[in-house]
Amino acid sequence: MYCIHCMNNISTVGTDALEAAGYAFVEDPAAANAWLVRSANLNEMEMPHDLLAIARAGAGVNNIPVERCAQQGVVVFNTPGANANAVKELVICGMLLACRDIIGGVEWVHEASDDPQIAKRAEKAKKRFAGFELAGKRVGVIGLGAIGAEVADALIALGAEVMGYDPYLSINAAWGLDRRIEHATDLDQLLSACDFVTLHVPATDSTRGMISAEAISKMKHGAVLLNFARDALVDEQALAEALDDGKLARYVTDFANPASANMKNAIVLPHLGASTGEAEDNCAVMAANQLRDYLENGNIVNSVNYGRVDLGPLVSGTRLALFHENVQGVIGEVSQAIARGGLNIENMSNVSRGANAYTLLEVTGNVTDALVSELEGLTGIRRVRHIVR
Ligand SMILES: NC(=O)c1ccc[n+]([C@@H]2O[C@H](COP(=O)([O-])OP(=O)(O)OC[C@H]3O[C@@H](n4cnc5c(N)ncnc54)[C@H](O)[C@@H]3O)[C@@H](O)[C@H]2O)c1
Ligand SMILES: O=C(O)CC[C@@H](O)C(=O)O
Repeated sequence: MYCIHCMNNISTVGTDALEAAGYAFVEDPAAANAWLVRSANLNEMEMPHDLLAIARAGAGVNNIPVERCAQQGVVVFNTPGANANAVKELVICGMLLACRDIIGGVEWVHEASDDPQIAKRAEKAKKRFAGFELAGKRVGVIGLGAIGAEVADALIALGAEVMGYDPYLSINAAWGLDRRIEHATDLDQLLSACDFVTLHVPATDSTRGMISAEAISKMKHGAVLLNFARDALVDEQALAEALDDGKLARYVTDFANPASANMKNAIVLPHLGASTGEAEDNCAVMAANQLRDYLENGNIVNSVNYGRVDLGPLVSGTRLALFHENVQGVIGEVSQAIARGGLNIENMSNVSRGANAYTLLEVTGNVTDALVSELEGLTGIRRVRHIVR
């Protein structure tokens, strides 16, 4: 029986499914074989010895020490696309909130709510809250993954002109994009051409601070910046100055922090992008299914630190799952040790991702503790799992 610890509230459709499959939920993270997490920050946490996997019910994994986990043979999963529609809808809402002073108008009504003359006064007051339309504006979408692509499509349907920038887009993903999306070949081209710029990239070492003072200086005067990706992408000091002096008209962000919460002309939300019942259910179900497939079958689908391996369900027999360095000779040593142990390899898959490699073997014969120890002792091996049905 596998034990799971939830680091955050995870939708019960995911946790119930795990319970129905015989999984136990434990309070103590150190007693768990897998963690389910949303936004809890695990970066400073020790990974307990028995921890095999972490499933992020969501997209961003900057709250998880992904590479350290890889070194310890802990697979980190996320749930790509499972909350993309929810985020897309909030991004469009954020753009519309920036087009007119809808929030100011709502506040005005609230303040005047006791006035019997409110209807008459509203007709006079409303010019203060007027704005402009999204249709016909040019919107730059940085990052055309699950969310960026959906945002771009929705904007086209609303009559905006869309320019996209994503130098890492796969050919398949590019084929799926609307042909009306203009392709920016560099970031500066997009920044200087767009009335709105919306960020949909992960927070990584290479994207942190990508909206720097210099990037802001290249944006159109009076442009609107939207950030539903991560606050670390933006130099908030430079942004506050740009909002103060009118270089940027508005900043709409999903990341409330002491800097953003006090910015002039900022609309700041408390990380609501994925907070819909539908998205929470989708993420929880995907995370639970991926965990089960890994724990019970050794298959890895949608991991951010190990490559995809899928031998299908383990119907009978035994699998050996090996996490190792992606270096020459490891597979040879492993197969020799298995042959010496009198076992036969029936099926096998080996995939590497950067320096991290994973080999899943279906074997016949008796897997002894001595064999597992021998495999664990081979150079380059990080973890060995013996999976039985
Ligand atoms: N506000 C929320 O609640 C919420 C919800 C989901 C995701 N997010 C954030 O949004 C991010 C994107 O989510 P997603 O589901 O679209 O992820 P995704 O992996 O599907 O897409 C990310 C895209 O960014 C591109 N990219 C990476 N580096 C880039 C760069 N330097 N310049 C341009 N493009 C670059 C990638 O090629 C990829 O296509 C997540 O990493 C997360 O931080 C926030
Ligand atoms: O779990 C959440 O509410 C936020 C998730 C979001 O930031 C993500 O990266 O998927």
